[in-house]
Amino acid sequence: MPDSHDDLPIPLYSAAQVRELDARLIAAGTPGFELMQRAGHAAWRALRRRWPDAGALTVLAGRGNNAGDGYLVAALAKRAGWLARVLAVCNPAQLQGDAAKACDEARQAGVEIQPWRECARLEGVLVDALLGTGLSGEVREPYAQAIRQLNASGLPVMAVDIPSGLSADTGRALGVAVRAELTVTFIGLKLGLLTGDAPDCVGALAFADLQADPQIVAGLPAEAVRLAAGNVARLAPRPRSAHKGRYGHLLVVGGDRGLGGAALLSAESALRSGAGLVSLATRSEHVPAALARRAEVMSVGVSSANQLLALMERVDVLVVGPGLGQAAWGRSLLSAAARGARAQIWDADALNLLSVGAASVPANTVLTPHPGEAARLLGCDISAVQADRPAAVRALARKYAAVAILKGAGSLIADPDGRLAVCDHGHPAMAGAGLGDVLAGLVGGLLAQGLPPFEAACLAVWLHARAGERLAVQGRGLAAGDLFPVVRQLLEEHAPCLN
Ligand SMILES: NC(=O)C1=CN([C@@H]2O[C@H](COP(=O)(O)OP(=O)(O)OC[C@H]3O[C@@H](n4cnc5c(N)ncnc54)[C@H](O)[C@@H]3O)[C@@H](O)[C@H]2O)[C@@H](O)CC1
Ligand SMILES: Nc1ncnc2c1ncn2[C@@H]1O[C@H](COP(=O)(O)OP(=O)(O)O)[C@@H](O)[C@H]1O
Ligand SMILES: [K+]
Repeated sequence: MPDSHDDLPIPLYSAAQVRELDARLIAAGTPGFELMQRAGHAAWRALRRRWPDAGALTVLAGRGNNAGDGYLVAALAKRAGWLARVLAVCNPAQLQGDAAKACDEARQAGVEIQPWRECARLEGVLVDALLGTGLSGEVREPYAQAIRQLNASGLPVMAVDIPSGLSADTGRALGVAVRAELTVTFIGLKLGLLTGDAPDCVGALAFADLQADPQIVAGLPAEAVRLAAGNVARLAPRPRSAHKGRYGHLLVVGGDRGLGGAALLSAESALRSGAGLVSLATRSEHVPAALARRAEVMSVGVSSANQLLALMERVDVLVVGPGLGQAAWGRSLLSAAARGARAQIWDADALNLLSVGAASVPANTVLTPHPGEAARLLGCDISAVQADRPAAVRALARKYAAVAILKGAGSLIADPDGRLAVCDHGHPAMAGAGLGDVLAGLVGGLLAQGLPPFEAACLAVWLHARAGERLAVQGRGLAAGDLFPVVRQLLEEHAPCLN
């Protein structure tokens, strides 16, 4: 997703919260129809900015206030001399309240309003005003068919407020959802615009506050926050007298036979994020290769839990799991690690072993599952995790009393205290092996330098995703290790080492 998301607001709301915001604004003196007119104007401005020469639009309208916004866009377009048609999925005679008023306004402007049919002709820019935040349950017919027709048309689509069919709470397509090129959303940014199926449906995202009183908006606590440069933690600058002992000693535990690279990627990632000292406890046979690749990492062969316990005496932070395997070697190292009163990151096979009850999670741990690992931890299907990613990551944080990162497009970070953050950066070029190992090492490196678990997790996810985006301009074939210099550069841009 593009860097331009940086001009979007930080607080993220559920559908119920946005409804509450609407109600508070109306109660404070702005009539609902006035808000709808502002929404119509904002959507029309955004449409014209993106497709200035289109000259024609077709609005697909439903029956709620989202349809009302759409009727007003049609009226504005018609008055500006465009060809403007509305295809009404719901008989306009059944519209009520503000939506009915908006429909009248479109009629008065001379907009052609026709009932939608499966064979209806679509032309110009398509405006999706079928379903908004009032969506409940799976999309029903004939809405589902209208959405499929819209998606198959090959024409540019602008979604009003939210792509129809997408849940504003979870980002899940409820059966089917519009795939828009542009979404203009109003009053409050919805959490469901940033995770789940949203990255494939929302397109470019624009926000219009509809001149809502900022005090009224700020009076409603948000469901989550969007990670941005302004709200992720910063590492403090280093004094000139700095020495490595102040920036933590991190130990990576992993790399069973055939899996040595994962642990090394995590170790290198921690080193490159500025950890003072980095050690690696791995299979003896991986030590020569590890030393050859990164002489700075203190790589040690371990074959028993006691050897690991001895190493743990000297370290502050553990990253456990990359390439750990699930055999006896990995199991015994994980249970030794779990006994250490150290801040820890549990990734990959540490999570798989956790899901079968092979160990319990110590205090101050960050769990970094992808959806498959999350499903095993929660004892459900991957589809259930993806159906409600915010609920899944919150459930993990609660279940294990640990900070949890649910990876994948629209990564989420939950703290057991209730905080929830979403990262809308990242790129599909990051869908490749080893990217998760780099993330685990990065969280560890930031923890080692003194950030608390939730703050370290948020900063790491944000840096990792931004780095992936920067590298993805070169397309596919991103190697996980390519991230190191870019993460380093981004970290320096965000929080310079020297004042
Ligand atoms: N004052 C306000 O409340 C404002 C609302 N605005 C717009 O209003 C929208 C919310 O309006 P509404 O609450 O009327 O909700 P919608 O416009 O989403 O419409 C809800 C209606 O859609 C139908 N529906 C719901 N779930 C369905 C399903 N699964 N399958 C098929 N049909 C389904 C039902 O008839 C339901 O009554 C926002 O998204 C935004 O576009 C804007 O105009 C700004 C101001
Ligand atoms: N399509 C995508 N968009 C954004 N980020 C992605 C995407 N695909 C993968 N990533 C990120 O890349 C990392 C992959 O981690 P993971 O699946 O654990 O890989 P591995 O186990 O091979 O290291 C995660 O941080 C994930 O969020
Ligand atoms: K919509």
